[in-house]
Amino acid sequence: MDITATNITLRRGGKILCEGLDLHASAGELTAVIGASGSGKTTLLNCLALLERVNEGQLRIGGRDMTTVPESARRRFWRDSAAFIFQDYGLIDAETVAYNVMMSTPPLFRRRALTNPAVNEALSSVRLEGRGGEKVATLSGGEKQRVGLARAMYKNAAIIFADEPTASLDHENRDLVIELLRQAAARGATIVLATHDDAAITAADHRLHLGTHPATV
Ligand SMILES: Nc1ncnc2c1ncn2[C@@H]1O[C@H](COP(=O)(O)OP(=O)(O)OP(=O)(O)O)[C@@H](O)[C@H]1O
Repeated sequence: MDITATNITLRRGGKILCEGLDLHASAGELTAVIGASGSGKTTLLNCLALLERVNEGQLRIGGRDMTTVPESARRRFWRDSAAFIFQDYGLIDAETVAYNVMMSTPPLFRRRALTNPAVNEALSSVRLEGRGGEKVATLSGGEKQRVGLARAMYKNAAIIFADEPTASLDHENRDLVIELLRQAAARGATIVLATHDDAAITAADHRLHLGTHPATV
């Protein structure tokens, strides 16, 4: 499911973050949004994920104009197609790791999360096997980050947005996260990540630099 943003302007807090920005993120590829702190990486990712609106320009996802969509279409996009690995993890601290991995499944089913083979497979993939019963509040930042990735892997989403997905990780786990995102791309997912991390930037198929507009990829 390709994402095409055309002639995008983003203004926030009295600042112009970008003007005339074009981006094309293709299925099967990893696109990295890079730039200094405060350049607008998170804002752009949020807009591509329909969590915020662009000020000007057009956004097409899967060939469909999604620039201004009704709430129902936005919800459908999230239910069926998208996963987001948030910079601040976006997990429910009071719930278990397994419950959090299953967030894309209706609440009733999450109670059986611990015995769900797909949940355990997702946790193994991020080296958190056997940790499904622990409360998220007790995990380290790097472990929470990997739970966020496990949630995206479990959902098998067509589009994965990842905001600084390697920020809290040691080198070994950083390489693991990059490898898993690459594997998701190889399965046909569209991956868009905001990152400062040289290894993630190198692993990307395309790079979009913010802060030097007009910017294109
Ligand atoms: N809703 C908002 N209201 C006011 N200012 C905002 C809003 N959203 C973003 N900004 C500002 O826009 C700028 C870009 O923020 P953003 O979080 O997108 O940057 P970033 O490149 O992701 O930064 P970092 O690398 O530090 O996470 C910041 O100066 C931020 O304060």
